[in-house]
Amino acid sequence: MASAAMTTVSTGSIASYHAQAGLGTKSKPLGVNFGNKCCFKAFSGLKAALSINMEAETSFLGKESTFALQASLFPKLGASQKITNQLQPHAFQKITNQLQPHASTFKVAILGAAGGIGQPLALLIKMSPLVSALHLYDIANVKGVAADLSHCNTPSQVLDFTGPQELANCLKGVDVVVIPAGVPRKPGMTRDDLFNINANIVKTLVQAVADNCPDAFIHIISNPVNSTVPIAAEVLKQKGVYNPKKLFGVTTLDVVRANTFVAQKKNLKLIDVDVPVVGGHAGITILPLLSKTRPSTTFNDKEVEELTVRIQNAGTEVVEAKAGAGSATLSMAYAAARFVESSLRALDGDGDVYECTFIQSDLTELPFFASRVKLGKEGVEAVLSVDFQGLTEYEEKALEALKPELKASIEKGVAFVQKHPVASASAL
Ligand SMILES: NC(=O)c1ccc[n+]([C@@H]2O[C@H](COP(=O)([O-])OP(=O)(O)OC[C@H]3O[C@@H](n4cnc5c(N)ncnc54)[C@H](O)[C@@H]3O)[C@@H](O)[C@H]2O)c1
Ligand SMILES: O=C(O)C[C@H](O)C(=O)O
Repeated sequence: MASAAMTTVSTGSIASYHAQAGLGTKSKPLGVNFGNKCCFKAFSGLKAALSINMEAETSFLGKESTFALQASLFPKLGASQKITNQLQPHAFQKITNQLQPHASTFKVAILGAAGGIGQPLALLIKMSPLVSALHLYDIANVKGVAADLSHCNTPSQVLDFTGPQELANCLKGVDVVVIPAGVPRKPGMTRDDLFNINANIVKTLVQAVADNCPDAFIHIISNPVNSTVPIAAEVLKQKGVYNPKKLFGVTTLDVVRANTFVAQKKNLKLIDVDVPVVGGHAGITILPLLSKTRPSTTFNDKEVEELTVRIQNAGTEVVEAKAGAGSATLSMAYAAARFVESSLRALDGDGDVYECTFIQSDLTELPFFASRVKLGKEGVEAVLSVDFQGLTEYEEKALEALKPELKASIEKGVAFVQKHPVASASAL
């Protein structure tokens, strides 16, 4: 069994974290200056298209990821070489002709790939130059999704897998498994109302992950995340392959929402805004730490209250607007794709990857807690405690208030697997 030890980075090391990583507000200096545009030769493949120009500011990858990707796509560029938007096409062509596509690529599986989240998520992952194979699994309707997606002229190979008999093959050799399988909310429901159906779906799928790709990063999207992540942990423990550094509850959508709403409210440039969101992923357990917003921003009490409540209820806002047709799918796919891309960059050796995520944690007295972490090749490299220093009175109170609900949800997940234990691999 892998070691459960994880570093919680304290104030001392945070000083260097600030200096090196810029906490997500500034791209790290890679010595490659593309201005706002980035050019991914790997995406294009068309003779006529010298490159696909993407506004870094509108890319789901964000500025940091974009620059990191540029560096990995164009590794031969030295620190002194600058490519700017002023480059003449023929000059750029000359440079790109000498460059190779990225050397390390990864296999990603999506379980629940034919669903509302699964389909747009598959499309976004298909666009990543870091992916060589995309395995799409569902209990139905996944063949068509894969056929459709496979016509996109991006490098990864798309394979479809239908039903439990094909699940093992889907998972073999995979580096990252993303799980959005399960039922979504309808108006009037809480995420916990999904427990009875989704607990078993997650349990079954994670059993297969344990048997077929126990070293993969596991991204849990299925709700209630506050319980499904502890369920996954318990299954992996019972299978003897639990590595807490590689099991993640995807809470990226809370950060994406917080960044959007704060930028709108304070009239800030979207790409610059970064709000850590901690705790869990349901109602009051979602705690945006607005006092830690970057760039440093002041909020009056009314703004703090309004923004916090909006971020906590944003999922319900979408559920009500969809009026029975499901919950957030597009923004979730966008957020999940960002988390996948961050994981792949970490696996690829980028030493500068930070995300908020719900993980096993000793930051608080609760066994699982969402916070900002540093990702590396082996998963969570460090849990960052700096965001918890100097909280406002409002945040301190909200942090204490969320603990009983989060604790109960975690315990419910653990109890579920203890009551319905998994069969060990040797017993199968
Ligand atoms: N973590 C988050 O921030 C977040 C955000 C949005 C939605 N969600 C959750 O994600 C889940 C999926 O939402 P959706 O809108 O995509 O739902 P959906 O119903 O559109 O899609 C779910 C998919 O899962 C598949 N599925 C069901 N049982 C399965 C099984 N045993 N194995 C494999 N696939 C199976 C279904 O066939 C379907 O294609 C829900 O639980 C929802 O609450 C989480
Ligand atoms: O709200 C939901 O049920 C889905 C998801 O958790 C969300 O935050 O949008």
